[in-house]
Amino acid sequence: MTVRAAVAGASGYAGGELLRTLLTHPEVEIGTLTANSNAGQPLGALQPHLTPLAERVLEPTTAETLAGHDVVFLALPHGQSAAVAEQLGPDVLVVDMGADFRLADAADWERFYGSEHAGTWPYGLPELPGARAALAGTKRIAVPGCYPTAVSLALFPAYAAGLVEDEAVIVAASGTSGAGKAAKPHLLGSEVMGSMSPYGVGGVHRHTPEMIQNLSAAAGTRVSVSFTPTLAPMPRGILATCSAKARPGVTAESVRATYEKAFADEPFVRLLPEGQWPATASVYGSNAVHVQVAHDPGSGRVIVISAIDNLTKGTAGGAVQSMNIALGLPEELGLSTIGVAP
Ligand SMILES: NC(=O)C1=CN([C@@H]2O[C@H](COP(=O)(O)OP(=O)(O)OC[C@H]3O[C@@H](n4cnc5c(N)ncnc54)[C@H](OP(=O)(O)O)[C@@H]3O)[C@@H](O)[C@H]2O)C=CC1
Ligand SMILES: CC(=O)N[C@@H](CCC(=O)OP(=O)(O)O)C(=O)O
Repeated sequence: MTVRAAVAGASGYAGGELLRTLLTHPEVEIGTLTANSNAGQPLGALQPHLTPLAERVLEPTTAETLAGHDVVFLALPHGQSAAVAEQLGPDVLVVDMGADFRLADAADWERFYGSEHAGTWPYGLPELPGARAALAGTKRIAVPGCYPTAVSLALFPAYAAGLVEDEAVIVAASGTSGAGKAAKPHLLGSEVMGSMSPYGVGGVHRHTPEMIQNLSAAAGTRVSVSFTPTLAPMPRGILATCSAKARPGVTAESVRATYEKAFADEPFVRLLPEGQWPATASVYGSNAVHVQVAHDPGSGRVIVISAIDNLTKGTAGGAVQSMNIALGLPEELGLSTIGVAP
């Protein structure tokens, strides 16, 4: 089975990482590549690392340029996907890497994104309970946000198994590519180099409702979330430090046993050996998720730390993993757990 895939937003970070992945996917033929202000440019002028595609010219993002494909990936800014998606036929697999279709609750969408809710599509985090069944055969996929990927994978087993209760407290560091390519004053090299800083503090980050949605589904009851993102002086990677109050009787052994069971058959999630801690460098450029757990009897909390590459498992790799499931292809096709070191 060869599928022809178009990429809208091919000049951006998420689109670039997607193309890097699709170039090694044995069942994908890369079709139209589109952009907005950069339409008309050769891809090589914007994504020089994608050498095999350097001569390809970016087209405008329209229903016409995206027609005639089996799969269309939308790597566009928030709020831009819905209008494009509704012009693509029901038989085309549309994979939205933006936020437009991630949330089930329209009020949450309106509060955090400030626009009308476009709808809800099957959620592209296959490791969550029930997700693979919802993705199989679907023609629409909402790829999660990068922080919700790292955090949901870290904490869903603890909530699903009833190891923890109440609020999750999360502090996560992200590399600067998470903010996209568009120039932003707080992301100038001189502001970011050699410094770490928080942002979106106090429950205002738009990924908070997405985390609540995922963890509440796992717990079977509403979970509240305190989420503090921080910006780290690195191009890629997320390190999420997550904790929640342990239920009585929970021990280090029961926490470890729960996570060993949860991830035993997961091709991309690795519970590290005891004593080894996740690091963003170990998952750089790979679709792997590294996780470690601890039980702190002093504070009565379960602590879970996860590391992902925000552009790979956090968006492009996750998108391809979900596409594979939707098309009935082997889930790991075209994806790697091999990082780059040093
Ligand atoms: N960066 C990350 O780590 C992650 C990103 N995502 C999501 O992926 C999507 C893209 O993000 P990212 O690649 O980082 O952003 P970038 O700013 O790097 O890229 C944005 C892309 O969208 C195009 N674009 C901008 N405005 C429009 C428009 N009005 N109509 C059509 N195309 C437009 C740009 O084209 P041009 O260059 O011509 O202006 C560019 O190709 C976002 O929704 C983001 O939330 C999800 C998870 C992680
Ligand atoms: C460092 C940084 O700025 N990160 C982005 C998250 C990027 C992402 O994955 O999220 P979306 O797909 O929802 O844009 C942020 O905090 O807004």
